[in-house]
Order: sequence, then C-alpha cells, then structure tokens
Amino acid sequence: MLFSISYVQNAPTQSLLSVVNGILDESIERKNGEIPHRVACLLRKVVQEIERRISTQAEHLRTQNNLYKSREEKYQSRIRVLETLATGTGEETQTVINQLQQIKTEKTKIEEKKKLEEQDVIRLMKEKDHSDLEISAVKQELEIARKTYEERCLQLETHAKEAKVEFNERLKELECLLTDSTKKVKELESFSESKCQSWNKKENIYQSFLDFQFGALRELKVASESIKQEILKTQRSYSKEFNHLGAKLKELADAAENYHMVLVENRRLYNEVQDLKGNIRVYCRIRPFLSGQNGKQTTIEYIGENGELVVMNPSKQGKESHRLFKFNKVFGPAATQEEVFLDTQPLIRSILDGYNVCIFAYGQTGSGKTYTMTGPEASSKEDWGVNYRALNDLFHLSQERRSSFIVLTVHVRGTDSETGSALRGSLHLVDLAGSERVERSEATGDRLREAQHINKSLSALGDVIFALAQKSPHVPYRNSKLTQVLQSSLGGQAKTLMFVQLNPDVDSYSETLSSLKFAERVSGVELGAARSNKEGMDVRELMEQVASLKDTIAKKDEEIEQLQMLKDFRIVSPNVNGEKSRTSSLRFGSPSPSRHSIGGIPQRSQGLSAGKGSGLIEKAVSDQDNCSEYSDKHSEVGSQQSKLAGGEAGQNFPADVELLGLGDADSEERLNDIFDGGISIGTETDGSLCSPVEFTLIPEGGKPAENTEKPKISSKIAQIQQKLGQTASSQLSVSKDSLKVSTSSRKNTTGASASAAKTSKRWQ
Ligand SMILES: Nc1ncnc2c1ncn2[C@@H]1O[C@H](COP(=O)(O)OP(=O)(O)OP(=O)(O)O)[C@@H](O)[C@H]1O
Repeated sequence: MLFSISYVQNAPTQSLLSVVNGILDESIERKNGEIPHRVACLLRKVVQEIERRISTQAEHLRTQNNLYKSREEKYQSRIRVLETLATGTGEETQTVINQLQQIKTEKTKIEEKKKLEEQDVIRLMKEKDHSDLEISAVKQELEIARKTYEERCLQLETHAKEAKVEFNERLKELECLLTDSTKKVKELESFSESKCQSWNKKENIYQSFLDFQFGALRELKVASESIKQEILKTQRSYSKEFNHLGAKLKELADAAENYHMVLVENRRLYNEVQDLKGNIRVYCRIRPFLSGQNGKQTTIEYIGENGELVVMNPSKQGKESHRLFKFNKVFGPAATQEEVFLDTQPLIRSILDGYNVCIFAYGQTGSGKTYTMTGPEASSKEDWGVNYRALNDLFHLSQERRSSFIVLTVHVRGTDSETGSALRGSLHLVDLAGSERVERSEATGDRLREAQHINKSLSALGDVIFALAQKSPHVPYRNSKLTQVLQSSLGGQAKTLMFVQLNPDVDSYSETLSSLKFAERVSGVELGAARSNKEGMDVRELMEQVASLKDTIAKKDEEIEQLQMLKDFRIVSPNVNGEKSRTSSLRFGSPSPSRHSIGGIPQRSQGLSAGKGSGLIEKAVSDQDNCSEYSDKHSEVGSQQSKLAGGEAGQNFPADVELLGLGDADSEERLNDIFDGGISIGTETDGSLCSPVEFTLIPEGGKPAENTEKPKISSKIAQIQQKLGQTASSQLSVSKDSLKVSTSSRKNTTGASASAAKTSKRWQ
C-alpha cells in the first residue's frame, strides 16, 4: 500500500476515505491490532489531507456565500434602480420587466444552484462529520494499535532482556563445559596412551599365545593323524562286526520266517488242543455282495488272520457299534472254495482214522450255506463246495441227491493191515435251512408252517448247543429230528465243524449278529476229546469171548431160575411161581442204569419236516425207518441208527426177550456196530440211552457166584478183564446183575450191528 503524496493530494476525498477504510479493514482482518508504522504515517497524511480539503471546502463555501450575498445586494440595488426607472417609462419598463423577468429566471436558476450548492455543502458537512467520526475511530484504533505495539515492544524488550540473561548464563555453562571437556580430553588422551601401552603388552602376550597355539595345532595334527589311523582300524573292526551283525540279522530274518512257521504250527497245535478238548470248531465265512448289490454298506469291519472278526452296527455309535468275535477261522468274501476246503481237509480226513466227523453250515437264508457245502449250481471244479471236494469219490451219489441222515452221511470202514484193527468213521455233511426269524422270511400258508417247523428244529439245535455249552446234565437231543440226527456228532465225542455263513449286507445286520452269537456259543461247546473207532484184534476177540461167556452165564442163570421155579413149584402154589417169573423178568428189565439204557434206546421218529432240509431228513428217517423194520425185527440196539429208528422215546424194550435167538452170520461186523454205538451214544445223559458195550466191558468185581459154574466163568472174565484193562480199564464199573443183562444184550447188539451195516449199505 504505497501511496505517493501526489496521489493523496490529487485523489478525490471519497477514494481517500475508501483507502482509509481498506487499511482499517485489513488491520481488523489481521486481528492482531498491529498497524505498521508506515501505514500509520500514511493514514495520518490521508487524514490531514481530508482535513485540509474540508477546511478548503469550508473556506470556499464561505467565500461563495459572501459572493452570493454581495451579488444579492447588487441585484437588490439594481432592482431598486430599475424600479425607479420603471416608474419613468413604460417601454423601458416593459424592457426592464423583461429584463427583470430574465433576471428573475436567472435568479431562480441561481437560487436553485445555490440550493444545490447548499445541499452539497450539507452533504459535504455530513461527509465531514462522517469522516470526522471515521477519523476519530481511526484515531482510536491507531491509538489502540500504537498502545498494543508499544506493549508488544515492551514485551519484546523484556523477552530480549531475559533471553540475553539466559544466553549469558548458557554461555557461562558452555564455557564451563568446554573447560571440563578439555580436561576430559586430556584425561582420555592419557588413558588411551596407557591403554595403548597395555594393548601393546597384550598383543605381545597374544602373539606368544598364538605361537603356543600353532605349536599345539601341529601336535594336534599329529594326534589327529594317529586318531585317523585309529578310526580306520575301528572302521575295519566295525565293518567286521557289521558283517557279523548282518549274518545275525539274516539268522533273525530266518528265525522270523520260522516264526511264521511256528505260528502255523501253533495254530495246528491249537487245533490239536481243540481236538483234545473236543470243541466244536467254528469257521465263519462271509459271502461277497452279489451282482446288483454293489455299493451296499457292509457290516464287516475287520477280519483277522487268527479268526478275529469285528462287525459294525451302523445304527449305533461309539463302542457299542462294534462287536468282536473269535472263531477258529474267518474266511473273507474273497476266500475261494479251495481255501475253505484246505482248512477243512484235515478234519475230513480224520474219518479215515476212525473219527466221526460232522460239518454243518448255519446262517440265514442266502448267506451262502449251500455255496460252501455244495457250491453254486452248474459249478465247475473250482467252485465245488466242501461236499464235492470231501466226497470226490462219492460225487455221483451227491449228484443223484442234488435235488433233495441236507444231510449226507458217509461211513468209512477199514482195517489196519499191520495191526488188524478195524477203523470205522462216519462223516455227516449238513446244509441247514435258513436261520432267519420266521417274520423275516415273509412266508405264508404252507411255507409259513414249514418255516415254523424249520425254526423249531433250529431252535432245538440251539437248545442242544446251549445245554452242551452249559454242561447241563440233560441235553434235549430228542426235541427234533435234526438234533437226533446230529446227536452222535454233537454229543458223541466226534469232530465237529460248523460254518457260520454271513451276508455282509447292512440290512442283514441283526441276522448276522444272531448267527455270530449262535456260532460263538457253538464254539464254546466242548464235546470231549474225539475218540477213534478203532478196535484191535485182541479187543475184538476178547469182546467175543466176553459175549460168549455172558451168553453162558445167561443160560446158566435161566437154568438156575428154571430149576428154582421147579423147586418152588414143588414147594409152593403156582401163583407163587408166576410171581417169581415176573421178578426174574424185572431183573432183566431196568434195575440199574445200564439195564435201563438198553431198554430205553429205541426212539421212534414221528416224521421229519424241516424246510429245505426236512425232505432229506424225512427221507433219511424213512430210510432209517426201513432200517428200523429190519432192526425192529432183529431188535437192534447200540447204534445211533437204531436209536432213531426204534420205538417211542424212553420206551423200555424187554431187551432180553427181543434180543435172544438172533442169527449171528456177520457177528463180527455187528460187534463192531455195537462198539461204535456204545461210543457214540455214551453221552446221552437223561438215563434212557447208554452204551450196551460199556455194560459188557464193565463187570464190577462182583458178588460171589450162586451157581457152581459162575466162579469158573467169573474167573475167566477176570482174566479177560485183566487183558482188557490195558485198553479199556477206565470204563470198568458194573455189577454182576449187569453181566447177566449183558449176556442177552450181546445178541441184542449183534442185531444192532447188522442194522448199522445194512443202513450204511443203503446209504452207500
Ligand atoms: N462265497 C461266495 N461267493 C460267491 N457267491 C456266493 C458265495 N456264497 C454265496 N454266494 C451266492 O449267494 C447266493 C445265496 O447263496 P446260497 O444259496 O448258498 O445261500 P443259503 O444260505 O444256502 O440259502 P438258503 O438258506 O436259501 O439255502 C447264491 O447265489 C450263491 O451263489
């Protein structure tokens, strides 16, 4: 804002005022109240100029006013002159009037002008007042600004003074510090000098240390060289040892290999233990999903090599969802017929050693029982089931009966040419009916009745298994034809194997579980060590001698009785004679368990109807019935065949009467049958069946003989017994009465053997 003096002098008042206002506004906007000195000077000049102008204006106005007053007076005098003149001449008057008029107009104009100028003056006055006010305001502001400025200056001066004092103090401090620093520098210089000296010393020490280290390093190099040599030596010895260890490891690997053989051996031994304990072996077989069942969920979780099986219940969670079972062997879905048979073969072959063997397949419908036992229909040789494989030589027979004792029984008999002992074994191959619950079979009408029947025989089988597992004194074999048929295998110390067949389908889980539980129970059944039906020549001869001696005793007994009766007849009345006869007959009836057993052997079949198998059983039983005709005729006892084919259960046959007078054309064979029957029937525990052979073999030391011939016979028996003691001493424990019974039972048993032989022939 630099205004020259000429601008201030030449600029109109209005613009000067606006300059002043601008300066003031600017200072107000800054708000610091400070007006620079130059601006203040300028303002002062502007204000002075405005004041000067106003005073000039006022002077001018006063001059104008005086001028107008003098003019007015002049015109007034003229008017008077003119008025004087007007009174003189009219024309002149008129002219003067005109002039006057002009003057008046002029006067009006001048007055108007005057008015305007007066207005101007008034306006200027107002402007002046306004300017005065503004000037005073500016003055005030200037005063305030000046004061503020002065205060600020004062403050700055004070600050400057304080700063100066402070600066001086700081300067002093810095001077002190400088002095200190100088001192310190000097100290440091002296310290570094001493340090330098000590470092030099240390350098010398380190130099000597390094020299020493280099010396040591040289020594170490020498030592490392010798250590290297040591290591090489050790390496050589280690490699030797490694080789040695390798050899040992190889030995271990061989041992591990052997371990597997040992495992196999262990399994074999385990099987032998099972043989000795007589457990029913249980093989579990899981059939694969059939075509169309792909993608189905399986319940089989794990199949162990040693017979472990874990099944999973998909509807349960956690621990309860899994169940572990252990059997002799578990065959997975991929197991071939050959594999299954290979594990079964030893058992089957043992019939050649005179064992009775029974293999039966259990499981729900469609689980693969027939597949395992027989094989699929129209099967090739690889698909052959256990039946065909085991009975390759009887294949044609199996085929004949393909369309219908389910139960295929094979009797094997042979003679050991070296020892002359006879071997007799039988093999039962049973394909049971489906084990599912009747509701699940969805059968109705006749099929429902048939299913119920099947269910009954399977439940009877369950009862028998349960009784055997519990070692119950009574085993209900006779509750169904099936259990009667299987009696010799389930209770006759035979070798028995059950295939439990499983359908892996999740829908069959409950059936699978119940089959597995049943199988678990079956595997717990101990039948006792299997016995071979092997009779040495000595035994047979002795048996024959015992039998003939018993015959003699019986004849003598009869003679004694007849004599006694004759004697009594002579002494007492005929009634008494009758009484005596009855007593005598009763003695032959069932006073002792052994007698009772002979009487209670026959049990007539009521006709079989057991589903798929029932036809065959029925046929078997009808065959048996045919045999029974024969056996009834000949009063056969002692073999299981005769038991099934005989009369009502528990019926006591008057064995003495029935068995007497039989022909003994093939007595040796019959004797064998009896012996066989004795062994197989021995475990019937309800007291109705017992081995007649046991009676024959077991005289109980005995009462003193009544007849004079008896001591002779008894002593002969004793001799025989001594011989027999070597082979069958454990079975000796019957009374003299038993011996009497046995005399006649011999005939009885010979009859039975014929039946067995014939029945066997029928099946062959
Ligand atoms: N291990 C297997 N491998 C291949 N297919 C099998 C196997 N086991 C069973 N099957 C098939 O499963 C189906 C049912 O088998 P199978 O007839 O043997 O059962 P089942 O238990 O005897 O039935 P049912 O009680 O009705 O006689 C058949 O088609 C059979 O071929």
